[in-house]
Amino acid sequence: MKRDDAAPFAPPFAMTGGHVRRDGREVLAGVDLRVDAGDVVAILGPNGAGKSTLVKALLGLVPLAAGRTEIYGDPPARFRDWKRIGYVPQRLPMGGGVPATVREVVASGRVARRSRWRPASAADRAAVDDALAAVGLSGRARDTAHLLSGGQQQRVLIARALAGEPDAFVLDEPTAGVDAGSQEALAATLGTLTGAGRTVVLVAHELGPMAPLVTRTVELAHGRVVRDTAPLGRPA
Ligand SMILES: Nc1ncnc2c1ncn2[C@@H]1O[C@H](COP(=O)(O)OP(=O)(O)OP(=O)(O)O)[C@@H](O)[C@H]1O
Repeated sequence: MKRDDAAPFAPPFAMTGGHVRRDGREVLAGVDLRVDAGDVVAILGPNGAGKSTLVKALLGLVPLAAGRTEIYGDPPARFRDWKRIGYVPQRLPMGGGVPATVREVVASGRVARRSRWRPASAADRAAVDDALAAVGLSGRARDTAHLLSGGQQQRVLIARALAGEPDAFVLDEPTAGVDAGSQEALAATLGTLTGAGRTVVLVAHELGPMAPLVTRTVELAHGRVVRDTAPLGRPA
């Protein structure tokens, strides 16, 4: 059997009894969370509740002290199909001291899709163009990404995830510090993706214009899920 066929119906994310400790403190304290394909899940909760830690743990970016988590049926360390995942972190990471252009950062979202050592194909370039257009940054492609405003950098990160054409998006506070117009634009982009059946996990303080897209809210407090709700008529 081919490796890819091992768990064809495995959900995008499934955590069971997830614990994370940092500086001797329990930051996630036994989280069970299954995200099914097509879910649009908002992770809510006060500052320090563990929202960012939860999404990083779902992606294997922080290790679990106990419990287990799987991405499409594999533990993060064994998961290989990263082109299926688009992660939008809170901030643009400073890379290697080289000032990357907006286009270069967005194009890096294609890496998991490209064959190694191959130059960018026409499809790669078109995906980058489309992603830049979707976030309204086509005219800024040659600018240095780190010199843009916080809200524009956030849009660069969203475009990077879009360029990879993933099945599941994980967005960590994509609207923090973003003006109302950009929030509306992001909601419209997410609406297109969710309409096409993509899975979205979204960390947010306030949902704002994204609220109508959300199919489920998971509320965290002190590293625990304290509420997990779906709108009326939908099972949680
Ligand atoms: N690298 C780290 N080292 C030590 N403690 C950390 C680290 N990252 C997070 N923490 C702690 O873990 C707790 C949860 O942090 P986390 O960022 O996951 O919360 P959050 O709900 O996303 O908060 P916010 O809304 O402020 O982003 C906080 O008390 C935080 O101080």
